[in-house]
Amino acid sequence: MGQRLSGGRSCLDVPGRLLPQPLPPPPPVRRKLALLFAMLCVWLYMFLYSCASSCAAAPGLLLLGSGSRAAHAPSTLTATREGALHRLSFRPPPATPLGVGQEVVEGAASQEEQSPEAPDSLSPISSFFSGSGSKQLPQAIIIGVKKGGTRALLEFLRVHPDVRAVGAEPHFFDRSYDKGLAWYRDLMPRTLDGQITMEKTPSYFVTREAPARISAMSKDTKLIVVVRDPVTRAISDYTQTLSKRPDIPTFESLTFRNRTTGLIDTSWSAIQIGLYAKHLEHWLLHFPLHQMLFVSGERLIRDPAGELGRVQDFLGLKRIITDKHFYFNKTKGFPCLKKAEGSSKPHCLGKTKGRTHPDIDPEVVQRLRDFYRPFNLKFYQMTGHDFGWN
Ligand SMILES: Nc1ncnc2c1ncn2[C@@H]1O[C@H](COP(=O)(O)OS(=O)(=O)O)[C@@H](OP(=O)(O)O)[C@H]1O
Repeated sequence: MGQRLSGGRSCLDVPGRLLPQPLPPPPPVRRKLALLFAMLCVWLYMFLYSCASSCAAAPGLLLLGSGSRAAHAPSTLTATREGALHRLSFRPPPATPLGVGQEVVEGAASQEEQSPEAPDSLSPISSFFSGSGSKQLPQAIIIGVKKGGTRALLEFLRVHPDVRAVGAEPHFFDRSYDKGLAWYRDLMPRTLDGQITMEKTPSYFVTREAPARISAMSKDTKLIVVVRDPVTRAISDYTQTLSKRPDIPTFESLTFRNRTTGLIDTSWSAIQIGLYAKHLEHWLLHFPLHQMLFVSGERLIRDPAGELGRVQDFLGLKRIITDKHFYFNKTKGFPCLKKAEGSSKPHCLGKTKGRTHPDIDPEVVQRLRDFYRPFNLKFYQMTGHDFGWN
């Protein structure tokens, strides 16, 4: 009684008394299985951990992972960044793209197609190791313009070690403002001291409420606008819609309200977005010009390192991204990265970027050039930069 059982008897032979027994050493197969199981658990943990942050930025997955916590966070929030208190206890009206009337085709605030470069491109392992730091509201935002080259700029900037950015477009200031700043911040990647948090949503530039809303978050927010010849921008916009809905009317017929009189349909978003001077007026009511940087979409293709140099200076970053980072991919017809962020492989943007445009009647193109000329000149005056579109 009370002493250990020896010989062939097991502890179960003693009713009511279960005595601790040293476990026999596991046979090699069981040991290996246990090791395999432990490794599987670690891998699963790392995978779920990284998914919790990267899935939050993916629209449609917002109710999973960390995004769900934010979605249920109270809409009244105290944001700590730069000591600013933001109280958002109201339900704002839906945001309106500036002056965009009845949409014949895809609207101004349409979402970028989710090409492979759009989601947070960190691998599970690298997100696991970047789990330190904290989520901050963005200090810099690429606010436009749609089809200007915004994805290329963000992907190039992400190569910089001091830039962390959301992959997908958050559309917070136009579509999800009522979710509150806590929700928005939760979409952001973690940053360490000295790193800049960024996002890009090109529809902000044409959203009436966006300037005031961004200024309410922080009036120090740096704004980047990638602009492109409004005529090619319109054709690019149309090409994107055509790729999804091949049955839409021709570009030529959508351009005119009345083809005989040559009256341009400025309510068509593809045309409306290109009135840069008009949109800029709204931003200048809330932000000084020096807080905005205008990147040439054309130069971003011709000389990406040159344009990235300007952007790094504007953001107060060391010029780390140089021409050593790029090569021209002849098949793609565009500059690509020699190494993408978190990878050692060359990386071009996906096939939704750099599409072949349909041939447009040259007379219509000329009519559009004439139409945009005064607006372009006004835009050059306002920004102090001649983009050479005429
Ligand atoms: N390096 C590189 N690779 C591929 N594409 C490039 C690049 N730099 C700029 N561009 C131009 O970017 C245009 C798409 O612009 P956005 O990324 O702003 O489009 S979107 O609004 O986010 O849908 C896209 O327009 P399209 O050529 O009409 O497809 C490209 O011309």
